[in-house]
Amino acid sequence: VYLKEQEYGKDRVRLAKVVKTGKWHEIIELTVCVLLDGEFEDSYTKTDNSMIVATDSMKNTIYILAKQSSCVENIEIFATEIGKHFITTYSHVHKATISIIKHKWTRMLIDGKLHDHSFHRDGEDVHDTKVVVSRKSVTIESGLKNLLVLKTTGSAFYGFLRDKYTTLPEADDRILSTNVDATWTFNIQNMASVGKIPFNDIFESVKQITLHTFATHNSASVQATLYLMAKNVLKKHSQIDSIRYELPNKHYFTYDLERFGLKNTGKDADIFVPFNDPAGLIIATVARV
Ligand SMILES: O=c1[nH]c(=O)c2nn[nH]c2[nH]1
Repeated sequence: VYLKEQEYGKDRVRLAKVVKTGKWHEIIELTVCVLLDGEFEDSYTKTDNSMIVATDSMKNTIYILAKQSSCVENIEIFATEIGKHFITTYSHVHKATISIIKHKWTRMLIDGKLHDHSFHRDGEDVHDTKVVVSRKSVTIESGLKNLLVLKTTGSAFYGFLRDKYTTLPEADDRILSTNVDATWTFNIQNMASVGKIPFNDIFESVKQITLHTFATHNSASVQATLYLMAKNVLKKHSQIDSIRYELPNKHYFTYDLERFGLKNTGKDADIFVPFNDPAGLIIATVARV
């Protein structure tokens, strides 16, 4: 046998940074994962630990770099800084993969004004990133994860294949709900260009395009809506090479009330049963030609 591939590091490193500009405070809360690849074979095959950067040291490094960085709120930049640190500090590290989740803190609106130091969690959707830094290149992908959406109409599903396995009735009007996981890949020309990409603005724009398309597009299927979301993102953002959506179809089926003498089908349907499982799952990546 041989060691085909390996990477190791510290996962789920939790970090919060408070940035104070006078009385106006910002809170940035992250979860960071560092994975290193390099000349570590002997630690696996020869119990030689001399080249191992302890994962505990990686954890310390993340806090030190967060203290020194002015870009912690820009997770793609901060991840690149962390990756570059490990590549340049240890000559035997050849690749660093840094993943960061930025947790959501929304500033409170108190008495019609944004509060200077209070925040609340209004949703579990997050902005995340995965940056891979090697000696000759950097790749950056960003994501919007866990954005739960629902529309009560403006969605249909009919004209699908029918055979002896099919019982699903056609629907010209249905509830559509999904939990958006989106991941997009940037075309990075070189390390210097990383600093010029407005990652946070692009994240907010991808989220808004996703919501806008979901709400306004008369959906013929999750597949069709996915494709339109992706097309709209790529049309708007030339810095993005491709975008992948994972869309579970969180079904809301009408409950059968006919047996109780109550109409609850078609135009009269207003009582539904939300299903978490099983759920449809529609996954696609749309890229530039
Ligand atoms: O939008 C949908 N796509 C599908 O592939 C599917 N299958 N069942 N319901 C569905 N809805």
